[in-house]
Amino acid sequence: MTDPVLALKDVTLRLNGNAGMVEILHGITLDVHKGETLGLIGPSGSGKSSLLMIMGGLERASGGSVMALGQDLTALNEDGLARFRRDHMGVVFQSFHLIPTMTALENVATPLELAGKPDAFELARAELEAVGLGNRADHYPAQMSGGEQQRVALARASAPRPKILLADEPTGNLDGVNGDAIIKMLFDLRDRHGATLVLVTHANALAEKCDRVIRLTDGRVAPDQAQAAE
Ligand SMILES: Nc1ncnc2c1ncn2[C@@H]1O[C@H](COP(=O)(O)OP(=O)(O)OP(=O)(O)O)[C@@H](O)[C@H]1O
Repeated sequence: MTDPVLALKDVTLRLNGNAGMVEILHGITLDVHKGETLGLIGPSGSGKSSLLMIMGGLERASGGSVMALGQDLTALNEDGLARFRRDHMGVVFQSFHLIPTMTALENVATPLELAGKPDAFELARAELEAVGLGNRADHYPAQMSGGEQQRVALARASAPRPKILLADEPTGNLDGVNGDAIIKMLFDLRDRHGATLVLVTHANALAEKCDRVIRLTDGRVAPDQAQAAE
């Protein structure tokens, strides 16, 4: 088998909470291969978002190693991590993180411009149309519903055709029809561009489509799945 696109070994995460230091992730070992779609499921507070943030280099592991496309993320500084994400990753957060002073079109076009695409705005418009938001291109985030903002965030993350797409509850705020459109877009990214997807989800419709599903409980891969994770 080819080298994994993402390889986590004994990853721990400790954060300072109100009650002092808490260990959020306790030794996660997990490989994700090229073109694979991995679903992360588990109860609220089990560490799914934290794990996704570590995979995206947005949170630093307290211990263990995190390799992405052969690069040791723990060895990169903040600039290096930002460059790595720009060149290889799309990340969709639970809270979308759209830039409030930019329209939907500008939000989606920005990473394309940063990637040096001369036709950034045309590509961005096509991507917004793909998520059913062609008619909202000139709207600002505050003028859009939660589900619409979520679709803009997904369009922005997928427009540069990243090798890795990490998404936290990508269908979380959407009804059936819009959720199906997002699922189609995510899987097109895999089928047509070979992207590797890691999706945190509570939605059965999405989890069922994943090649593999890993369940977290209390910051650990559930014991019956630990073998499958490697
Ligand atoms: N910055 C932080 N400081 C301290 N504790 C944190 C911090 N961020 C998250 N936690 C704790 O880490 C645990 C895991 O949180 P995380 O958001 O990863 O869970 P989750 O499985 O994604 O939950 P949900 O499904 O509710 O989004 C929770 O107990 C949470 O309270």
